[in-house]
Amino acid sequence: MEAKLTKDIEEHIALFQKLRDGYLGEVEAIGRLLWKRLEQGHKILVAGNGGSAADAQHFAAELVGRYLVERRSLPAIALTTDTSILTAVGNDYGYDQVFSRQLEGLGREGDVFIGISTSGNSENLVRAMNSAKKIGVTNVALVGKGGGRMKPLADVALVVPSDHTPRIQEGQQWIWHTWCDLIDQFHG
Ligand SMILES: O=C(CO)[C@@H](O)[C@H](O)[C@H](O)[C@H](O)COP(=O)(O)O
Ligand SMILES: [Zn+2]
Repeated sequence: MEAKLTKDIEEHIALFQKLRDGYLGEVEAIGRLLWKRLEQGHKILVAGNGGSAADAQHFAAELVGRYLVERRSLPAIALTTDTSILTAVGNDYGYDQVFSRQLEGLGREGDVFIGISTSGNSENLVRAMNSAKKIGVTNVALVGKGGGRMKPLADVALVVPSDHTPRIQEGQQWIWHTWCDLIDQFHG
């Protein structure tokens, strides 16, 4: 068992070394984009399935509440939280539309949609990105496993360099926490 746990930690460390050595510029550029849009009065919409739904909510909570410093509340909505919307849209239109329908109702030109997925292939996120495109919402894909179907739909894609779901999620958590940190700093 210890050998397995050691291997997991080594895999985690190797991934974070890759992020440190090759991804800081991309992470910062997206942090700047998010801040620019917030500063202009736009909002962030964020979604994912399973563990990524939890990430979407965690990220939105850091923005609406606070991260590490005192600043004004920033507008971010996780599309994973309203069980009445999720059950109504899921029941009436299908689970594939639970995010795209909300995007169509809540998204405005200039907003940013962040789709969080390890595979990059979740149909409800692919559909949300297609809806975002139609209304001028900028698509950020935070994905893994090469980026899947979401990567080519994104205005900006950040592909975590791993094929292992839990490691990808760990990398993604560091990335969106870093976006919170950058937003705190840019806010001044
Ligand atoms: O958290 C995990 C696995 O660590 C799971 O709940 C996982 O998020 C779910 O299987 C998701 O449905 C996977 O979707 P995706 O990352 O491929 O978009
Ligand atoms: Zn998980």
